[in-house]
Amino acid sequence: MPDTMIKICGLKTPEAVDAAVDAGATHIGLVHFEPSPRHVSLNDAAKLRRRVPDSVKVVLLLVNMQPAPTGEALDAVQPDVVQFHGNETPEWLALVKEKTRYEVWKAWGLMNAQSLENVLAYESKVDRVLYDAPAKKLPGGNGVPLDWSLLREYHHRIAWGLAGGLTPENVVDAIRTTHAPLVDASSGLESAPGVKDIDRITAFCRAVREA
Ligand SMILES: O=C(O)c1ccccc1N[C@@H]1O[C@H](COP(=O)(O)O)[C@@H](O)[C@H]1O
Repeated sequence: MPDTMIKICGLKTPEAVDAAVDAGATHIGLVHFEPSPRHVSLNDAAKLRRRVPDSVKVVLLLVNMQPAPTGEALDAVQPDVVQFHGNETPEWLALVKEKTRYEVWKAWGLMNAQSLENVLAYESKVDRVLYDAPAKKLPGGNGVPLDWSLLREYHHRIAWGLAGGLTPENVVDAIRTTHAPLVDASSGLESAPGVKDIDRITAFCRAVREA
């Protein structure tokens, strides 16, 4: 089985970005969503983006943004991937995929077996689905794991990844249960909301490699 890809999300400082890259992250995520404690301005996101070597992909996370500001954000940051983490429609994401050079990911709050079927509306319209726990106060970044058993024997028709409450302590179990090709962690690697803990980033990447 190929190595599990690792996305470390919600990075706000050069130190945290460097730590994720050094620890072996394949993707780093920048959140541009003002209500989030992990929000970065487009200017700061562009600066952080420039620190990242070509071997690591940069994911810009947006939530329910209108088309014009979406274009402005993508032009400013020039990520490799755009992760849509709101109620964006399949039609809108298909248009972004068709008209831009960016990889398009859709976060999906996974509630039950039916919602695994419902996400197929995005098949061929996005490059990857990221399963997260259903939205709470924020649409994501809530540190809540989803029910991994839903994914245990599932035959996936869309490339996918696992998010939601992943930590250095539970990620081995998550990978062994779901066989996720990509794992994504954010709030589980923090000492306070929005403050990444470098040791937890390193421990998370080490745990994924040992799974
Ligand atoms: O991190 C946030 O604040 C956030 C805000 C709005 C949408 C998504 C957000 N985070 C993403 O949610 C998943 C799961 O995060 P967690 O590990 O449970 O904290 C992940 O992709 C985050 O980047």
